Amino acid sequence: VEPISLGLALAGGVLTGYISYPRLYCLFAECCSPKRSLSREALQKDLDSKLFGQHLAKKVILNALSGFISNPKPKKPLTLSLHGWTGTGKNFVSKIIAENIYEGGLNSDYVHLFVATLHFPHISNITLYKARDQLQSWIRGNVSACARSIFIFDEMDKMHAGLIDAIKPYLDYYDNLDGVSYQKAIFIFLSNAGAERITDVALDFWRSGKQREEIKLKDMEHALSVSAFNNKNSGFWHSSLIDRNLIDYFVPFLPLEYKHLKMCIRVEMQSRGYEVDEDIVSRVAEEMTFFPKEERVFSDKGCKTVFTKLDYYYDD
Ligand SMILES: Nc1ncnc2c1ncn2[C@@H]1O[C@H](COP(=O)(O)OP(=O)(O)OP(=O)(O)O)[C@@H](O)[C@H]1O
Repeated sequence: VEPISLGLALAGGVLTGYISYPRLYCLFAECCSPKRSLSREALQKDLDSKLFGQHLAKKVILNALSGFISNPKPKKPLTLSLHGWTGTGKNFVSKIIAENIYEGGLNSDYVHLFVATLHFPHISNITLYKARDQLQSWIRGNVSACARSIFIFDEMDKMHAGLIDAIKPYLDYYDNLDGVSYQKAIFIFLSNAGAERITDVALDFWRSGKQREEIKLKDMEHALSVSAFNNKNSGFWHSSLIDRNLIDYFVPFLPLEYKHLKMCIRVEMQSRGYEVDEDIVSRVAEEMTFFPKEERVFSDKGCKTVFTKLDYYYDD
């Protein structure tokens, strides 16, 4: 089923149920409550125990989310832009955020994932108008059903400029648009834009013998401001969202090192019900490729493919 029509159908169903029998309904199904809260401690615990090597992302996400959710009257929706190398945890952290707000996490009726290259792979001038319209009514329908809706836009750097333009009004400081208020919604944008610059900073720290944890947000400011968006793919994104200050937080994801891969492998072993075997952990981690070529500091694919490599050792 096409996600946009599915979203709208669900939105309608939820709305009816919610209005007709609010209390009873919420006993049996997940509910969208305007007072939807978030436990800062639980989120912190989750981030600390599950997300490896991302001290900057942890800090920004924790503060941004807990501040936003505890604000009864936000002036605009929360917009987080997550940047970094492949396999460093951007999708993973979006899942953690969703789970901390809605029990169903990514499967919740109030959490919506949009992947431009999947949902609208080929857009011509003729189909753009229709796609824009669909995207806008999808957002409107879902926020009408639940003010605290979460939208995750993956592969933002590959998204058609016309579609980015279409979501802009919803990210802005409007009390309402056509009777719907978007101020409690959460938009999370994921991309690899800026990954090279983030990596350069991390590599500089490594080369000068400093701890990765010493990297401060301000060290990343430049990486995430000008150069990150100075490539032709994300140029429009830059001018339309960033110049207009529609993004509240830029969240850098650092490239992962050998020791982080080992942490990912251990977690996967445990989740498959195996005892952690340090010999296998090291062998799987060593099979990964690292860059730069001479120093071999960062994993090419982050933690992304370690799991399939693990299959080889448990294929009985
Ligand atoms: N920093 C991390 N800490 C713990 N696990 C991680 C981390 N990064 C990645 N992983 C693991 O690797 C998997 C793949 O990572 P994820 O999909 O989040 O990468 P991504 O940054 O979104 O990559 P891409 O840019 O290619 O979409 C996750 O589901 C998670 O299991």
